Amino acid sequence: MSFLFGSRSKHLPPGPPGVPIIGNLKQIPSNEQWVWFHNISKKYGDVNTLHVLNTTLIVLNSQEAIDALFNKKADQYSNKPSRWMANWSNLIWTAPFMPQGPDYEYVRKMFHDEIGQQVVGKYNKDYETSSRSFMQTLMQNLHSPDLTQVIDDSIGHVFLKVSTGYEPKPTDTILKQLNDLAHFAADVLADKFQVFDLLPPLRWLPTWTPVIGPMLELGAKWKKQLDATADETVKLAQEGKDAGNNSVMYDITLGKKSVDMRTKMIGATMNAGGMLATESATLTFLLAMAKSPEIQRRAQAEVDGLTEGKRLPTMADRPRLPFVDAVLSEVLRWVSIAPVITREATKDDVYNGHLIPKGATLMANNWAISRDEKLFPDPEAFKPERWLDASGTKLRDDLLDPMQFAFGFGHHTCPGRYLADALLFSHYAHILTVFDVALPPVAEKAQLDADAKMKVKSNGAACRVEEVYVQLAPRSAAATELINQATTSVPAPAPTAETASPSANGPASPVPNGAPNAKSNAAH
Ligand code: HEM
Repeated sequence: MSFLFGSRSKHLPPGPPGVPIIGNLKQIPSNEQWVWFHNISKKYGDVNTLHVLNTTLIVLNSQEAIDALFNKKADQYSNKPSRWMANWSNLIWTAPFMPQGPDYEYVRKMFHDEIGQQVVGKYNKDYETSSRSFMQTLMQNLHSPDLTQVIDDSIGHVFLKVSTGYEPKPTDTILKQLNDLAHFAADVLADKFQVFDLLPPLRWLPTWTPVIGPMLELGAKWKKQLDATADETVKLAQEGKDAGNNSVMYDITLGKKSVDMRTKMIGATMNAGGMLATESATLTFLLAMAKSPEIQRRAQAEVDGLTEGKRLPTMADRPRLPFVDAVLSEVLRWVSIAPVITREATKDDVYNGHLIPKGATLMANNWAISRDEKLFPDPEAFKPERWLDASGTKLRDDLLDPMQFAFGFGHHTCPGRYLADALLFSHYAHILTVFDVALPPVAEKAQLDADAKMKVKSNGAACRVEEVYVQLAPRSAAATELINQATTSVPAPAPTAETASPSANGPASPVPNGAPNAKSNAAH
């Protein structure tokens, strides 16, 4: 009877009809689902129901709907759909997978205390050092076929430094371990192992079973390795402390004399949570600068106005670089790094007269917010000026800030958002000071023109532009000198014979990312 009364007497939100048993399974594209979701909302309204086998999916395609449920009813919409692989591999001990409860609240508090808005400025020097190291690496790798790897290394450095106080050496394996972990966690979050949730008996198959066996082995490998990696970060925190550096990990573990599963995972979680996203935002920036030379010139002019090309930018310059800040906001809007964010309905609810049934998977279509013409007219265009007020010198405060959508919602909102914001700002300001970013020469540009539409590819749960063919050239001999002489406590890896530029000031060549031989792309 309860089905007939109360919330259950309401209808599910409208959506395209499916077929028996599999529902809408075949209609949902495997690539860029968020575009398809957005398109169906034009016909059925901003909240839609889809069925896939025995799962009910409710897709939220507007900021209003996402805000009403994920933010305003955060207590009710903070559970993630359960994923067996997260339990099996121990990822359940990291924030993106932890169930709500005291352990999760404790971990969030640690993040807030250590990298929250009020305190994240204490790492300003680390962002600057990391940017300088990144510039040196780019300078030495102008011909690198693998820009993502170069970016990963640089970002890995800063995370490890902030999380453990330890300065990684080029021979350390910890950065690779953390990078691999970031990719594995992103795959679990993107439901690449969902088959074990849909068909539980598969969990007991022997490991020699084709396709399924390697997945089981991968989970088992991480069960051991995650623990070992977390222990390693605690050890590094002690080394960092011995070298005179405080760190997040030291403060929350050894400093408090309490190393437990919740806290020792934080260093690993910082990388897993932040690495792919920050890499994505760096690649998008490079592509946007290459495609929009006038915007790049304006941003460079703003930085030059402060530094006169005689010094590198610092975090203290930020208040006087509003256009660079506008570029950062536009990067975060233009390519949604996490286009779809999922939750599970923990009880029946009603939204705008429609039933949201307990157990349904809710999908917040973040990309739909970024393409909402009411909020962002001409949404496909990269227009940093949309973030500035009429004077062009101040960020608008009447526009939905990327902090309110690009970094997620409710209790799970990205705890690394202030760190990401600071690090990306520092990277962008440095790139603008030192390099000209351009599209490659004519022959390769023809290929780009043939495929003018920007494509986004999924790197597990984090997305990024599929191909970033750009060329970097030092802006001047003085810019090269600034970078060569910059002090970075992190040694830049030595260039190899293949990657070394013939001359730091010589002609730059394209730095293709996403090329078939690119290491970090091959696996995904
Ligand atoms: C441009 C950079 C970044 C973007 C766009 C981004 C975006 C996101 C998004 C969308 C989520 C999911 C939120 C939700 O479920 O509602 C998330 C979660 C998370 N992010 Fe970030 N992130 C970035 C950088 C970072 C950095 C630098 C760190 C670490 C220092 C970090 C750590 C985390 C963690 C630990 C979570 C899981 C939080 C939880 O579920 O409670 N992220 N991020």
